[in-house]
This record gives sequence, structure tokens and C-alpha cells, in this order.
Amino acid sequence: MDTQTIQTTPPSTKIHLPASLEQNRITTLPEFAYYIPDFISEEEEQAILHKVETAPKARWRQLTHRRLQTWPSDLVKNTLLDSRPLPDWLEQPVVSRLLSMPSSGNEFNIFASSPHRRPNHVLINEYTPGTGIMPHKDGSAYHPVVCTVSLGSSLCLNLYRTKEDGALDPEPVWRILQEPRSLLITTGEVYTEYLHGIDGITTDVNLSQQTVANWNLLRSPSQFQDGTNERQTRVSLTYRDVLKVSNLGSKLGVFRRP
Ligand SMILES: O=C(O)CCC(=O)C(=O)O
Ligand SMILES: [Fe+2]
Repeated sequence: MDTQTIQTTPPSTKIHLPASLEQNRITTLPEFAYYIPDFISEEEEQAILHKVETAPKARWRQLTHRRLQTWPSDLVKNTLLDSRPLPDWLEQPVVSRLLSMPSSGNEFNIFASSPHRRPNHVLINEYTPGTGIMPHKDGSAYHPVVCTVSLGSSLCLNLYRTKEDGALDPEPVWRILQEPRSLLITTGEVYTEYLHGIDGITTDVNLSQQTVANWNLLRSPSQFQDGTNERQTRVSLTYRDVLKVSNLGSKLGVFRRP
């Protein structure tokens, strides 16, 4: 299999990215979802986690069960009112690596046809064991490409469909197991037609080749041999391109977080 080898800093580990995303497509899912197990190194994971944990307190927004950060800021009426670039620790190594991977067909990379040709927004979610996120769609604020880097722990992302009457079918159609340091990209029909969510449980159960859509692409399937995954705290970085960006917030000095 063709791969591109990337020397990380510090130079103790090498990352082997696929020469094309097509090699890591989750073929058991509708089009398109891609899973790259070792997208960042352990050192890079630790460095990003440190930045997340030491961000100014005002950066965190506490929800009932979960807390999150938005970079460079929240959206207001589907608009990013802050045109500052992402901080360096969110840009490197993730964005440059994302943009270096050719996608299928004649596309240069997965953001080649997005308005800003790159992600301009990162949502950081922290899930302690027992915490999840309700089934939802990401909606129209974003170009329909979602890149999620997982840190700290594995968990299952569920995909749901709506029934004929438009109501949510509560039984997930597929599950994607996301290991720490992995990258999951969802786009196309997976973005537009299906809902996604994470169960608020402490252990993912019944994991197997038959029940996990990306089993063949996992780094360590043997770790889940007994069919379970005991969750630890997982932090996810969700990279997207917000369609509408305005400079207004910067001019007024409002809506800005430190
Ligand atoms: O944390 C994740 O993997 C999913 C987050 C998500 O779906 C969202 O914030 O829209
Ligand atoms: Fe989402």
C-alpha cells in the first residue's frame, strides 16, 4: 500500500499517511467516510491535550454534561464573526496534514471545493465516561466536510437515519469506532442524509467485525477482542469550513474569546 511518511517533532515517531484517502475509505458505509488510525503521534496528541487543558478558563463553555471550546470563536447566526486564523497548535500538524492527503477522483484534497479551501473553525468537545452527544445533523453553516481528530480515549460514533415519517429511528444503522490519534472524515451522503451521535455510556459493548463499520481500518482491533471498550476521557477536535465569515466581530471587539 502506498503511503507518505511524515517525520514528526520530536522525531521519535513516523506517521504513515495514506497516499490517497480512497485507501482508507470505510467501504461498509454510504459515500463518504474515511478513517485514518494513526493521524497524529502520541507526542502530538499529548501536546494538543496540554494546550486544550491549559486554555484560558473563559474558553470553556460548560453544557449540562459536556464542556467545549470553539476556535477562533462561536458562530452567531451561522456566521463566524472572527476572521483570525486558527492558533498554531490547532493548525500544526493537523491542518497541513489534512491538506496534504489527496482525496478521490481529481480533487486535490478533501477541502479543494470548500469556499476557503481549508478548515477555518475547530470545535473541541470533552467527553468524560458516561457522556455523549444527542443524534443530530451538523446543518447548513458548514461546508459538508467534517474532520474529527480523537484524543485520549476510544469511543463509538453512531449513525442514525430518519424513518418515513421523519422521526428518528433510535436504533443506530452503523457504528464507527474512533481510537485515540485517529482522524475520521465524513462528507457527502453521510453528512447530509444521516444523523450522528454518541451514547452517554461508560463502556461500548458488542464490538466486532460485524458491528463496527471501520473494523478493518482500526489500529488495534485486538484491543477490543472481548467486544468491549472501557471509556476514558475523550477529547475531539472537529475541523470544518464555516461558509460565512464576517469581520464585524473583530471590528466591534465583541463575540471574541481570549
Ligand atoms: O465529538 C465528536 O466526535 C462529534 C461532535 C459533533 O458531532 C459535533 O460537535 O457536531
Ligand atoms: Fe456533529
